[in-house]
Amino acid sequence: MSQDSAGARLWQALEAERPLQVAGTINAYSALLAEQAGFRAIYLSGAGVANASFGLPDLGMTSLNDVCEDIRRITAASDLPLLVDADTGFGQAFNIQRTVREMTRAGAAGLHLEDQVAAKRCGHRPGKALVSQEEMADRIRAGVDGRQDDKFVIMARTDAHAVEGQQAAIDRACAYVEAGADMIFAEALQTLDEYRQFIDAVGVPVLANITEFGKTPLFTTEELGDAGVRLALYPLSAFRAMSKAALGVYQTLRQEGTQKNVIDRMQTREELYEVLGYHEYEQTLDKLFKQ
Ligand SMILES: C[C@](O)(C(=O)O)[C@H](CC(=O)O)C(=O)O
Ligand SMILES: [Mg+2]
Repeated sequence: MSQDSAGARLWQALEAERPLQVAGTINAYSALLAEQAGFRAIYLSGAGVANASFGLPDLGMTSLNDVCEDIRRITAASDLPLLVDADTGFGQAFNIQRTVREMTRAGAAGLHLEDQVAAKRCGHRPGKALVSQEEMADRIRAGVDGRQDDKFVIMARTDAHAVEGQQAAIDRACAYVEAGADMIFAEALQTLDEYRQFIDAVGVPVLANITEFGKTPLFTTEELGDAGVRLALYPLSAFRAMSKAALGVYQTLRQEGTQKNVIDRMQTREELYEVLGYHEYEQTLDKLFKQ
């Protein structure tokens, strides 16, 4: 593994690919799969922690520790730099500093903080409410001040486009950059031109959240790259697919009393072992316990 910090590795990944595709990985095994598919950076979604680890909706019900546990598991399994959804930061200024430090210690490469009120909602749902621009700028300042590795990425997410409109969202993003944000997460935009306007105004890398069944069209990397977007995020794509596949297998087992008709949808034992490096572990065992 490289000696560079996780944050430094995220900045390197950003240089290596335009836009940098960031794959949502709900757990350690998913991170290994994303690595196998060639991703250079991965993401721990707040919705992913709530939905997949706790069976809860994405409504600000999980804690800092809940997220850190998933960060630790993922970063123990994969060296890919991990960007983490820190929601609204889990409290006020000192809590946000703890969030930055604890997530760094858990192995994260960076996090994003959003300008919603603590009783947050999914960025692509109605009914969002925001804190003032000043309060969010304070959140960013607190996070930046609490950071011990200046390569650790502090990204500001603004949910304002859907609530206050495009210009207010851009003004907020500029204020967050002024407060020290390294990158901007422009949530729930609807056109490439809207991304261009953000990019022209903020002067730091901008992330596009290409989440399915939301407000943002499924723009391709080519379209996003041409517009100047630097990071393309797919927070829950694999989770949605694995959930549908799993439900199909459970239903088939119940209805047909056998898995024979869905076996071709399954990863084989050999494929699983390949992802895990199982045979190397076994060889180590054989070496350690020679008779
Ligand atoms: C990116 C996001 O914050 C997440 O938690 O993954 C969600 C994604 C989603 O609900 O599709 C969001 O955009 O709010
Ligand atoms: Mg989220």
